[in-house]
Amino acid sequence: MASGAGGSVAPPEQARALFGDATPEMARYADLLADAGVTRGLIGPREVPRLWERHLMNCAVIEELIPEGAEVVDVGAGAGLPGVVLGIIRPDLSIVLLEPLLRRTVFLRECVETLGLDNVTVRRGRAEEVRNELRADVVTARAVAPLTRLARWSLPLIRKDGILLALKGEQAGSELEEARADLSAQRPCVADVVQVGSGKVEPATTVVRVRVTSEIDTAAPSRSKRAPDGRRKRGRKR
Ligand SMILES: C[S@@+](CC[C@H](N)C(=O)[O-])C[C@H]1O[C@@H](n2cnc3c(N)ncnc32)[C@H](O)[C@@H]1O
Repeated sequence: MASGAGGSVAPPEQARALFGDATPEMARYADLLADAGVTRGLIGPREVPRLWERHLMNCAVIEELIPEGAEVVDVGAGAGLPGVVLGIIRPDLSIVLLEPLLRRTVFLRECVETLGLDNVTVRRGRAEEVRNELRADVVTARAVAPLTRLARWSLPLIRKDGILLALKGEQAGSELEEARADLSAQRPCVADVVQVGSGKVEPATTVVRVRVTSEIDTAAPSRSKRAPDGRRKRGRKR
C-alpha cells in the first residue's frame, strides 16, 4: 500500500466506546483511508479530521439493522464505506464490495488483504450488470445515487424479505415519498425511514429501509456455504 499523505487520526473516546475490541482494526482502516485513500484521491483531505465521526461511526451504527449471518452487497463501495466498516465489526456477515472503478477496487482489495477480512470480497462491476449473479439478504449503499435509481439497480439483487439500506441525509423522508410509487412498481416492497445510532453518533444516522416482499424470478447461486444450522461459519484470518 502506498503511503505518504495525511497520517492518522486517533480514535475519539466515543469511537472506542462504539468499537470496543475492534478499535485497533478500525484505526488501521482509518490510517489506510487517511494515507493511501487521500493520495489516490478516494477521499478528500478535508475528510481526514472527521473520518471517525462522519464516516466510520456513522456507517457502523447501521449494523443494528442487519440480521445475523446475512449476505450483504455494498453497492458503490467507493473506499469501503460502509462495507469495510461492517466487515470489521461483523465477522458473521458475508460482504461483497461492489464497485465499478478499477482504482477503487485496487484500494479495496488492499484494505481487505491488509486487514485480513476473510468475510469480505471485492467485485468490480455495476449493480445493474450483476443482477443475474449476485444475491443478497441486505444491500447497503451510501452516497451512490438518488433513491429511485438506486432501487432500480439494487432491488433485483435482493432476496424475498431482504432489505435495501440506503444511508441518506436529512431529506430522506421527502426522497422516499417521491420515490415510493416507483419503488413498489419495481418490486413489491415496504419502505420506511429509520434513525440508528442515537446516543452513539451525533447526529444519528438516517437510513431509508426498503423491505422486499416478493420472490426474485431468476435463480442465482448462493455465494457461500452455510453450516447445517443455516448460520455461516465464523472466524477470520489475522
Ligand atoms: C460518491 S461515491 C460513495 C462511495 C462510498 N459508498 C462512500 O460513502 O464513501 C459513489 C460510488 O458509487 C459507485 N457507483 C456509481 N454507479 C454505480 C453503479 N451503477 N453500481 C455500483 N456502483 C456504482 C461509484 O464508482 C462511486 O465509487
